[in-house]
This record gives sequence, C-alpha cells and structure tokens, in this order.
Amino acid sequence: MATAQRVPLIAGNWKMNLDHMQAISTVQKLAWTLDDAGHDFKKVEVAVLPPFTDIRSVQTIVHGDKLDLAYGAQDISTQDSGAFTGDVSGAFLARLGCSYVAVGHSERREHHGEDDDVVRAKVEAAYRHGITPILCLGENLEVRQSGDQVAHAVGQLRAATSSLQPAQVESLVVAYEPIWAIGTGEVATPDDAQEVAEALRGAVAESFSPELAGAVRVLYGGSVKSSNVASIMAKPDVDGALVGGASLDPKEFAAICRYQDHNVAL
Ligand SMILES: O=C[C@H](O)COP(=O)(O)O
Repeated sequence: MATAQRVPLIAGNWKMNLDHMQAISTVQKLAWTLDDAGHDFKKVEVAVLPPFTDIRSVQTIVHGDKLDLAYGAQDISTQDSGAFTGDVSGAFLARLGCSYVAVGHSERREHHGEDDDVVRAKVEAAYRHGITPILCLGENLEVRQSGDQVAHAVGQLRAATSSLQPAQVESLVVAYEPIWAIGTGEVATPDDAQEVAEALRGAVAESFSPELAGAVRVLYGGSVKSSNVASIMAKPDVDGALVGGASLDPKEFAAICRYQDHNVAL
C-alpha cells in the first residue's frame, strides 16, 4: 500500500543507556545536527525514547529550545496509580509531554515476562492517557527458521489490539523487530521487513478497515544504521525505524533520520 499519507517516524530507543546529563548533550547534538542539515520534522518525524529518569531533562531541552523533536518512554504501567512499586503511570508520562511509549519490546517480554495480555493492557493504558503506543513485536530465530514469522507477528498484533476502537488504531505505531536482528548487527533484509510489514497492514485492514490500515505506521527495528536504513525505508509498507544502539550516537542517529540523503543499496 502507498506510503504517501503516512509521515515516516524514526525513533531512537536508548534502552538503559545515557543518564540525564548525557541525555541533555545527546538531544542538543541531535537537534543541532538535524538543524544544520535543514531537517524538516514534518516530513520525517524524529523521536527519542530515553530512560524514565531522563525524560524531565529531555522535556526541558525540547520545550526550552523549542525543538520539533518528539519524545517518549520505553514502558508504561498497566495501572494509573496506586500500590505498584516501581511502575510508572501513563498519567505521569503525559504530564511530562511524552508523545510515544514503546510497549511489548522483546526485552520486556523476555526479561519481565510480559505476555500478550500485559502488552494489550499497556496499549490500552497508553491510549487512556493520550500517548501513542509503539507496539513492538517480532519473532525469534526459531520461528524465523520455521518460516512462521508472518503468522507470529500477526498473532501478536491481533492480541495487542483486540480491545481497541477504530479511532485509536488510526494513530497506532507498530514496530516489527525480529529478535534475531536486535543488537546483533544482523539486519533483516528489506524484503524480510516488507513481508511482515505488509502482512501487519493487511491484518489491520481485516480486523478494522482498509482506511485504518493505510493510516497505521509500521516501523522496522533491528540493527538499523545509516548504511542500511535507506534500503529498508524504500519498501512501501515500512514507514520508519525503531533504532537501538545507533541512536546513542547523535551524529549517526541524525544520519539515519536523514535517510533520504543516502543511496539505496541495490
Ligand atoms: O528498540 C530497538 C531495537 O531493539 C533495535 O535495537 P538495535 O538497533 O540495537 O538492534
């Protein structure tokens, strides 16, 4: 399906890296680099997802310097308030101006036992507080080798979105992140990314409507760098990237955001 109406999104997931002082300099360098390159944030949206403890600092820089950069969190509680030690409410994230929150990242699923029900509850929590979820999903190596990657991703999508209203689905961001490509340097081929992205969009069309499928943004994540991003972004159903390691270096991340400046590898 054509990407014309969808604004591409390049989001940097810092994971558990960069403290709040480092966050300030990283965001400033990113903004200066993109500004120097004449980046149009309306044409390619840019977001960072720092650790919780950095968000207030990022908010101060973004608002103080009037940056067009969006920011968000890497997780959200299923609950809004109360005796949930260590959890962070979507209400607090919304107060800090978060536009996005990553939900269901494979590292949360693996290290914190988050299953489809938890992921769905977190997607719901994000929408309750007006925050756009970046719903992460994708297969491990075993599933990939068995050739079931499409069914696996579509199953995760359906489980996470079954309770949503059409108006919510319209703004949904889905990040297809094959686990075997995360932090390994082994990037999926552009065709691999397109295969699953197209199937995810098809599933939204089936469960909701073709119009909503045309609005949902599907990102690819897994070892994205400035050297491979252009070829991935050239695929019609890929609307952006969720970048881990390479987002920690503001120059490299800015170069990824400027993917239209790079040649597509043939
Ligand atoms: O959320 C980002 C993904 O886990 C990708 O991480 P990576 O770019 O370091 O492979």
